[in-house]
Amino acid sequence: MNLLSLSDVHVVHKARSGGLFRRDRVYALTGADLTIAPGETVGVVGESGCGKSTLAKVLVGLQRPTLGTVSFRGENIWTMKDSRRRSVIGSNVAMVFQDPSTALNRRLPVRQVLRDPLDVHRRGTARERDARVDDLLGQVGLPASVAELLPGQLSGGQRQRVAIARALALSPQLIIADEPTSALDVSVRAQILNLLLDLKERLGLALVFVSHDIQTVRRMSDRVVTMYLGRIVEQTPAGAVPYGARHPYTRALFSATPGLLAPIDPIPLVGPVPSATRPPSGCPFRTRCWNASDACSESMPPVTVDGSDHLFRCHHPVAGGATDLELISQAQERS
Ligand SMILES: Nc1ncnc2c1ncn2[C@@H]1O[C@H](COP(=O)(O)OP(=O)(O)OP(=O)(O)O)[C@@H](O)[C@H]1O
Repeated sequence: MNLLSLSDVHVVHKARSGGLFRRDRVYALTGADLTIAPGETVGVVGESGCGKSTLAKVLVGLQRPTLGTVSFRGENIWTMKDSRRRSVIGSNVAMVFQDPSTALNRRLPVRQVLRDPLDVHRRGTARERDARVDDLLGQVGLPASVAELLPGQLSGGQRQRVAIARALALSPQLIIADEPTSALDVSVRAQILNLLLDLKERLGLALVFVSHDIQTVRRMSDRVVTMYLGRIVEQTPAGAVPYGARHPYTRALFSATPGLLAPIDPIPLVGPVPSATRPPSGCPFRTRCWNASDACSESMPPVTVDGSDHLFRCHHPVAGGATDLELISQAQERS
């Protein structure tokens, strides 16, 4: 059975001040369907503002959907009593945030930071909780002496290790990591990614890994989810990245990733990403897509299943295995 599943999940926010009209709505997530199986790693990619963090917050129960269902092991978490949801999600799904400097309480020593979830969920005796803190520090490669330090006395990489240790405290089955290395020095990024991969293997965790860095996502993940303007437009098995992707937007995104494909120009797209307060009708990518037709403005395409693990939503998918040069010339012909 899946650990977590989203079915037709929508998140609509009131626009922050600065919206054109006071009643503007932001369509942060639209019609998201996603399943996370035990032990699998799912990467989430897309441009800034496409809804990656919103999806992550929905998965960890921090954001209640406006519409749709979020289920943990088949049970809708938003029809559970608040206390039960906090207990079920709190002990099975944990989040690692982008910036460990703001994610950790700077006034508490590391021991207390790590004891907090154990205290809240009443795990073991006081002595067992202290032993668990030492064990958690060991699991993330930190010496036991770090327990007596304040987060401000640690380097960025050490702080992120503490944040990961806190996420592990209750032995979750799933960790959601939202850009876990983007606030860190380049020199320690690889260490944190390797730590996550190592923990995942050792503890049999499922991992949702949100990142702008498509190269890293491909290396870390079993499946790569592409988002565009609040929609999940494709789920590509990592082994099929990049040339097996079928959605034109996924191919355009991959073509703009240095080092992922042969070193040629990105596939040219027309115009900017539309506003999330006024997404286009039908397929959200149609205003920039070289393959778009009238059908694309009339309806969001249904999901096409291409092999068991490969899903995409497009009326005019690109041919599997098409080269970038072919797609660039198709896009140039239409522009
Ligand atoms: N609380 C909120 N109120 C209003 N709008 C919001 C809120 N949270 C997110 N948004 C908007 O929802 C959309 C999706 O935001 P989200 O943070 O999920 O995107 P993202 O892909 O994670 O972006 P980034 O990569 O820049 O972090 C954006 O247009 C954003 O401005």
